[in-house]
Amino acid sequence: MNAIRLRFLLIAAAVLLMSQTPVPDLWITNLNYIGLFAIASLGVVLLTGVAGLTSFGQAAFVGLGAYASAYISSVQGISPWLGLFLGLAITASVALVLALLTLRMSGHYLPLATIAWALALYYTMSNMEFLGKYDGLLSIPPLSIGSLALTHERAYCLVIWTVALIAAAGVLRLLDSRPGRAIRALHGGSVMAEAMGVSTFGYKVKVFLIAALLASVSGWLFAHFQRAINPSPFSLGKGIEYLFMAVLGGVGSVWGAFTGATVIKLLEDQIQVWLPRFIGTGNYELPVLGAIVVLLLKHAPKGLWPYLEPWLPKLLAIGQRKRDWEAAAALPLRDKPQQGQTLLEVVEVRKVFGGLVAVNDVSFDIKAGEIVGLLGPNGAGKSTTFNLITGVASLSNGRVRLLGEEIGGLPSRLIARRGVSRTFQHVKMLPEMSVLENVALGGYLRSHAGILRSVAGLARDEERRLFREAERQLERVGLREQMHEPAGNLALGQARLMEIARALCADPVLLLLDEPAAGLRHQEKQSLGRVLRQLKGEGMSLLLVEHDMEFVMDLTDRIVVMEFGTKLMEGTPAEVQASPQVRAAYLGMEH
Ligand SMILES: Nc1ncnc2c1ncn2[C@@H]1O[C@H](COP(=O)(O)OP(=O)(O)OP(=O)(O)O)[C@@H](O)[C@H]1O
Repeated sequence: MNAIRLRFLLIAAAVLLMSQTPVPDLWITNLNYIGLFAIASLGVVLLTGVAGLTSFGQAAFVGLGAYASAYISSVQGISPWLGLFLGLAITASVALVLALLTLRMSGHYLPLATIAWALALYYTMSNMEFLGKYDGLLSIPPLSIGSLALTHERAYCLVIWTVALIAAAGVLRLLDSRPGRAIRALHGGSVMAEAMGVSTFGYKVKVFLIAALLASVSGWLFAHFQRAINPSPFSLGKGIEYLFMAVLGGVGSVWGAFTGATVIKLLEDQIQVWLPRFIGTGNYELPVLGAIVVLLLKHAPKGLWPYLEPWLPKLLAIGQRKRDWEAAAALPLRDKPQQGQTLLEVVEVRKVFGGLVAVNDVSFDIKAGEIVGLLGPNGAGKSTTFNLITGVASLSNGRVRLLGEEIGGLPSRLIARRGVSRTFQHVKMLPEMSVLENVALGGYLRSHAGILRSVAGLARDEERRLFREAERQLERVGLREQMHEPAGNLALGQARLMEIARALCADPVLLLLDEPAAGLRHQEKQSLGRVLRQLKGEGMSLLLVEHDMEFVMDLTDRIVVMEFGTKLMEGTPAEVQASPQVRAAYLGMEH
């Protein structure tokens, strides 16, 4: 049995044991709250920890799930099970509207927007006459399974923890899948994810909905467990607590949600017991809790789980991914252009930043199978030209065509879909994910599994095919030995090779490398040169943006030299090397 299954089994066994043995009722009550909090903070883990979207509004969605079911079951007499679906439907609708309104915001604006709508939802719930205003709703019926009403908290404990463990298993499966890797890629900003073909906005909306639905389920369980609700557990303060749970537990980790929920619940209880003895009555719990959380995070900035995990017995330690893809079928390849066919046409492209013309009507083309270098001193406009071709920057003027089709002005994910893959001047990767998984992200557009298929475990065959391809590409660049290592452990030269493997995993027709030799040591440059020569031998078409003239000389078929945003000359490496103009521009020599 693998370590993850064993962990689940142990938690389930512990909950079962506690609920069936005569431990004090208070323990069971706490266990129930920990389970409920963990379900909601799993959503925060996904949204904030994994996707990097800070939300203070999780409690408001817990409230929507709780009030929807409480209202129709206590006031309308309808089954709480229908209440669950009503709650999910209302939550999904509200979350979708909020997501569309706020998720395009970035920086501080998004967390501020979540505060705004958390307050708005809280005061709406608190002011609705039919929801009992600040007094809330009473006499909420218990959940029942057949004729068995779950009135006892020990029975309820089993339901809460079954839901919590199913939710955790679902989130774990999601994270270890094609859409999961796309969600994880959101954390590093949108440029890399979009270059892999991921619709970053689409995934932000999906993650936001999943987080809200998890909160809604927690609220539904909460309402029928407490049998009475009022707005206070759904306030902004509670939203901050859910964020505390995820961050303190180990934001980004499913196990962190459980750790955080346990620590915060137990801390809250202890604060409630001890605080009045020191400072009398008063509502000081949240400030004291906040201070403790800050102190804990000062010593454990990644949360508690990463510190606890290494202490687990070996049996529960999660090892490297099982290599089960050897026999998987190869992924289909895209049709490639004939050698010599015009692949990329850059026609009088121009980019203006305010008063600065960064790229001034530059034209060149690339034939299939050719390696073209784009050279120039610092600030010449190479990266901007690169960004215009890859869709990261918008064209002020001009055209870019790939195999005769216009791609200028398309978003980068659509350019990637047509077969243009790229690397980055400053390596962009997911450092905590393995090298293999990082490379598999490059195959995003060659695979199709969505969230539901992945969570249901129906995408395993495709995953195996993807990992087979990722391993093949790592072998191609000489990094197979490192495939199970966290990508963050790689030296710069290896990280650049990993980016090339990731780009190759997309089966491109054109590979664009942005200053691949920058910052590399001599030996690393030699390894990179070897890989690029090998790709050249295989007929790969390449555009190499470089600063280092020596590096590109024996690699390229043709070189385009830029200076001050304009094309200075174009020619073979020998012609470029011999050009006094280029030497003057490049080496600062006299004409
Ligand atoms: N987003 C931006 N806003 C304003 N100016 C910019 C922006 N991006 C680039 N520039 C300017 O455009 C010019 C060309 O920059 P670019 O980064 O394309 O040059 P480069 O040849 O790639 O240089 P390097 O080798 O240093 O990366 C520079 O003067 C730069 O300051």
